[in-house]
Amino acid sequence: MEAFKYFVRVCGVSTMVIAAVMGVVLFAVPTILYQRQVSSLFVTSGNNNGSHMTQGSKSGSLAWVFLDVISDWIAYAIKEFVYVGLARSWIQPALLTSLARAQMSEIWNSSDYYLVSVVRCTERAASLGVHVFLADSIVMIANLGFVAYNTQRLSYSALGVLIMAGAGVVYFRTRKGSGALLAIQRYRRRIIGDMDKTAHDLFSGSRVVRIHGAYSVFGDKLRELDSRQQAVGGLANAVLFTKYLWQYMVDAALSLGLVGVMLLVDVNSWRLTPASVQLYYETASKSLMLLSQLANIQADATNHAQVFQELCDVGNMVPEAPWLTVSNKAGAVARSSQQGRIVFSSCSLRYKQGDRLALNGVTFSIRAGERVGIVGRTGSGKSSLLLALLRVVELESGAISLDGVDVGKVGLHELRRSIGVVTQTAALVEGTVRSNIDPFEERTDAEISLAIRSCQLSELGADKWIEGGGRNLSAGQQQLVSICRAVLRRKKVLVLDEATANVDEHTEQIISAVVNREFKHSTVVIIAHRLEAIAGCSRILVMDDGRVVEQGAPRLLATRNGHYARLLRAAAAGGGNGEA
Ligand SMILES: Nc1ncnc2c1ncn2[C@@H]1O[C@H](COP(=O)(O)OP(=O)(O)OP(=O)(O)O)[C@@H](O)[C@H]1O
Repeated sequence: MEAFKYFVRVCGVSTMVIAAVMGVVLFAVPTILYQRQVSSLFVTSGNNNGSHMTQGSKSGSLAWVFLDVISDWIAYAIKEFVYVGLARSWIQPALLTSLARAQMSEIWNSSDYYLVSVVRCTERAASLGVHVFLADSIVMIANLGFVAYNTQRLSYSALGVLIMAGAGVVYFRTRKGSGALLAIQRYRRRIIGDMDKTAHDLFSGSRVVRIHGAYSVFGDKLRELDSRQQAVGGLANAVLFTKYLWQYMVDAALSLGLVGVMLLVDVNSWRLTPASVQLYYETASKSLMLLSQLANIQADATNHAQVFQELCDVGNMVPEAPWLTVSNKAGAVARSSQQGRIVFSSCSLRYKQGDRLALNGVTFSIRAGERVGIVGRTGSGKSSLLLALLRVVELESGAISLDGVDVGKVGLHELRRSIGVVTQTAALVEGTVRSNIDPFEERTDAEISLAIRSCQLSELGADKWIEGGGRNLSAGQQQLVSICRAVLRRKKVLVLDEATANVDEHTEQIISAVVNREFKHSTVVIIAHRLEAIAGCSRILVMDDGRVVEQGAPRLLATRNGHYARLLRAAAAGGGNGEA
């Protein structure tokens, strides 16, 4: 039911009504033709026993059969087109939008492979969902009409037999152990999920796995899961096969038995003619089909309940704030050229309800054009400052302003586009250097060449092909591409979050020189572990346990016996690598 509500919400009531009307046309037409075919058998030759078909009615009947087959075929072809099209046009884009707009906490709570698998199964599941909820229900209703119409022609005794047989079918279908099958399928799906996850861990961390020779650990786990999956899969197939075999046998026996019994009980009230036999047979088989369909819709809905649940979970993810500014003033300020003044006022943030505060009443301000270093132990809340500024995670309390405008009132898209960010991982996608540094194709060739030269990437050039994740580039080259992206956007605020943590000294110097040259007039915030990375900053903020515990000019802080001095001493004792 939740899935049905979701389809209605995503596709809109009007689309669902159109789909239903199309379904009626697609499925009712073949049924009506079928009905005409049966009726044509009753065309009499004019004598009063009403039992003989004329030559004309025979050929008419054949024509109806032919039309029936053709229309069935067309209906099924269009069904695929209409419902798969519906899934492609509405459900899939809605799911992707939901994923793209979901709050980051929603994404963090789901694993990558799970989200990929949901997106992959979207079309199949969505079209299947619409089939189950619309198409099959419509076929059932059409059949119901057919049966209801034909039962008017049956005698009471034949009708009684039909009802008893129907009750038998319902009993058999609902009594048989589809619950066991469902449990087996659920278990199998869980194993397959574990296999996906293990394979994902194996390949995403393949460098580390190789270095430690840990393939056997993953290999053993995958083999064990695979053999379990095969055993359970075999069991599921056996149960399924038995179920279908049983169903077909019961259906065939019931149809034939039913016709026989109806003829027997009716032998006195009906003359046995080809037409009456045909009527009995059609009514019996259609009635049974109707009940089967009812059972199948229920079984399908149960079988696919988990997939629908996943679709609904992803489709109903809580969205982030609006992308565009609601208030005119905030919009105007966001669009105007900024100065780069940042103020955090009593900001508190937590990632999840019940978690401890990652930022706890943080207050500080950064002047326009200032260069500030943020240091602190691991987990002290440095990166959380950046996530709060970009509203990747919303504040629990407090406010952040950019050039006097509360960022909480600025559209996310406008806010994020107004700040340059370089993080520890470059997030490179498959494509050229050019498409990675200017994904929206906003810059001229000259601007791109200039930025590439400035970041000492001429060796690669704009047309160098980058593989997914930047696999074919060194860590240093990846970061240079990332800084080049920031240079092209050239914003009034630049935040470097551990941007040089993975690069050698030489690349660090290049990045530092690029920042000094290209962001001379911007506000630069450098979040770093290594104290070398913040050399040249005019002010240092020291974070500890989600609070700013110290701030001031580096020389001044070094002379105090405070947090920063302790970090300096620890760095010196640690071999001089400057780890904060
Ligand atoms: N996605 C997340 N979900 C839940 N908790 C998180 C998440 N990211 C960070 N935290 C928690 O928030 C706190 C602050 O983390 P943050 O990443 O801001 O620290 P940091 O100082 O940048 O650390 P590091 O220097 O190691 O990057 C930590 O206790 C961390 O466990």
